[in-house]
Amino acid sequence: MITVYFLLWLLTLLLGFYSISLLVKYLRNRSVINKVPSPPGHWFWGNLDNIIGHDPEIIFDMLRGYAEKYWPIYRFNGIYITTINLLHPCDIEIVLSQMKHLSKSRIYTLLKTWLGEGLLTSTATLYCVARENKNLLLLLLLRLNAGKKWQTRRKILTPAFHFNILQQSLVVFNEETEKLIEEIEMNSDKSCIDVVPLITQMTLQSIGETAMGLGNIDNATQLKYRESVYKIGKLLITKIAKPWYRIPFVYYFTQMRKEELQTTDFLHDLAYQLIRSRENILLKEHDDINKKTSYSGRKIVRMLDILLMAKMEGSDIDLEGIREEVDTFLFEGHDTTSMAITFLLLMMANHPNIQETVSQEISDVLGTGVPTYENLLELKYTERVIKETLRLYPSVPFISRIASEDFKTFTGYLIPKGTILHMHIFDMHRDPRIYRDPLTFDPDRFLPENCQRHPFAYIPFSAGPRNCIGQKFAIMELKAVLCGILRKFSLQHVDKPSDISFLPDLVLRPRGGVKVKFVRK
Ligand code: HEM
Repeated sequence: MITVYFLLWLLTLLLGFYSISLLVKYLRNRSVINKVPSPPGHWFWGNLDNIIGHDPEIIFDMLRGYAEKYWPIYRFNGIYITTINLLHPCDIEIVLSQMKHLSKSRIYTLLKTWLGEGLLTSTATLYCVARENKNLLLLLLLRLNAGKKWQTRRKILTPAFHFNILQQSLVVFNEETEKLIEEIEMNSDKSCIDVVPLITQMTLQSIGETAMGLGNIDNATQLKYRESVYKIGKLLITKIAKPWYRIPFVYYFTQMRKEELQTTDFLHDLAYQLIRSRENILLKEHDDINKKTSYSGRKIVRMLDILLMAKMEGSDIDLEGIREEVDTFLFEGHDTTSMAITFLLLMMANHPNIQETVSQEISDVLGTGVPTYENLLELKYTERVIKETLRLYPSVPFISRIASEDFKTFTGYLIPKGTILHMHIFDMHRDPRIYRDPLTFDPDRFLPENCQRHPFAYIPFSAGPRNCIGQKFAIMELKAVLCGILRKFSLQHVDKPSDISFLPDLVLRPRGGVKVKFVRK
C-alpha cells in the first residue's frame, strides 16, 4: 500500500514539475515574443476581434494595412496562438532556406481532412533536422513517424517534373489551349467574357491529363470538383475567421462539419476512381511506364504512374498516400495556374503596348507552327511578363511555417521554437522599398540588369527546399496558353486592375471573376 502511495506521490511530483516547466517555458516565450511590435489588442482575445465575424475581404485589406504599418515584422495575437508575420526578404530567407523550418503551420492542418499528408500539407521538420544533424537515434525512432513522409514523397515525385515529361505535357497544353480557344470563339460575340470558369476548366483538364492520364473527366464531375474545392476554401476561411469552429467538441455538432465531410468524401471518391482507372490501364497494358500512351495515342509518363510504380516496387507509399498526392496535385496543379492565367489576361487586356510586344515575340519565335518546348524557352519578353504578373498577383499570397528551433531574425528579434510564422508574399512583392512604383506593371523589372534585389524578394513559387515542385510545369502552361490566345485574339480591357478585389482563399481569387473582351485577329 505504501508503495502505491509513494508511486502516486512521485507521479504527482513529476507531473507538477512538468507543468511548471511548461508554464515557465510558455512565460519565457511569451515575454520574448512580446518584444515584436503588434497592433493594439484586447488583454484576453488579443487581435482576434479584428477578424472574428468580419467579411473575408475586410480581413484581406486589414492584413495589407498591418503590413504597411508594422513593416518589417509584426505579431498577431489570438487567445492562445500568436503568429509572427514576416515581410522582410532577409527574415523570409532565414525561414525558407533552411531544412530546419520545413514544417507547415496549423493553417494547413485545416486542409488535412482533404489532403492528408500530401506534399503540400505534410509534416517534415523532425526527420529533416535529424538527417541534417546525422542524429541516428532520432532517425531510427522516426522510421515509424509521419515526419519523413514529405522527404520520401518529394523524392518519389521529383522525376515527374523531369524535362522529358515536361515536353510531353506541352502536347497536352497545346491541345487544351485549342479547346479553350474554341470555347472563347463560341462566346466571342458577347461584349465580354468572365475568363475564370473557362480557364479553370482548361487547367483542370490539363493537370488531369498530364498527371493522371484522364483528359476526359466529364463536365458535370469537373464542375462538381471545382465547386467542392471552392467550398473547402470557404470553410477554411470561416474556420480562421470564427476560431470556435476549431474546437473539436463544438465543430462536431455543426452543419459545417457535415458539409466538410460530404465534400471531402466526394473529392476522395473521385481521387480513388482516378487511381483505379489508371491502375487498370497500367495492368492492361502489361508494360513498363515508359510505354504508356495518352488518350491521343502518344507515349507519355505521368505523375500517377510514377506513384503507382513506386507502390508496386515496395516504396514507402500505400494507396491512401497515392490518394493524398492525387488530391494535392489536382488542386495545386490547377487552381494556382488558373488564377495566374486569369491575371495574365487581365494584364494583357489593360496594357495594349505590352500585349503587342508579346504578340510580336510569339509570332517571331513560333511563326505559324505549334509551340515546342524550345520555342517557349526563347520567349524571353513573355517570360518577364509572366514574372511581373506573378509579382503583382502571386497565386499563393502567403505561406506559413513553424519555427522548429529558436532563431534571431535579421531585424533583431528572438523567435522561440514552436512559433507560427506567416510570410506575406503578396505584400513583399508590392513593397515600394523593393519595387519602385510597385503597382505599375513593368516587365522590365526582370531584365537581368534590373534584378539587383535580394534573392528572396521575389518568391511566387516560394523558395528553398520546400519550394513549388510544379514551377516549370506552371510557367510552361502559362506560356502555351498565352501563345494560343494572342495568336487568335486581341484582348481589350473590361475590368481594370483597380476594379478587382480579392477573396482570401486557398489561392488569390478575384471576387466576381475577371472580364475581358476578345476580338478575333
Ligand atoms: C502559377 C502557378 C503556381 C504557383 C504560383 C505556385 C506556388 C506555390 C507555392 C508558393 C508553394 C509553397 C507553398 C507553401 O509553402 O505553403 C507551392 C508548393 C507546391 N506546389 Fe505550387 N504553384 C504553382 C503551380 C503548381 C503546379 C502546376 C503544381 C503541380 C503540378 C504545383 C504543386 C505544388 C506542390 C505539390 C507543392 C508543395 C511542395 C512541397 O511542400 O514539397 N504547383 N506552390
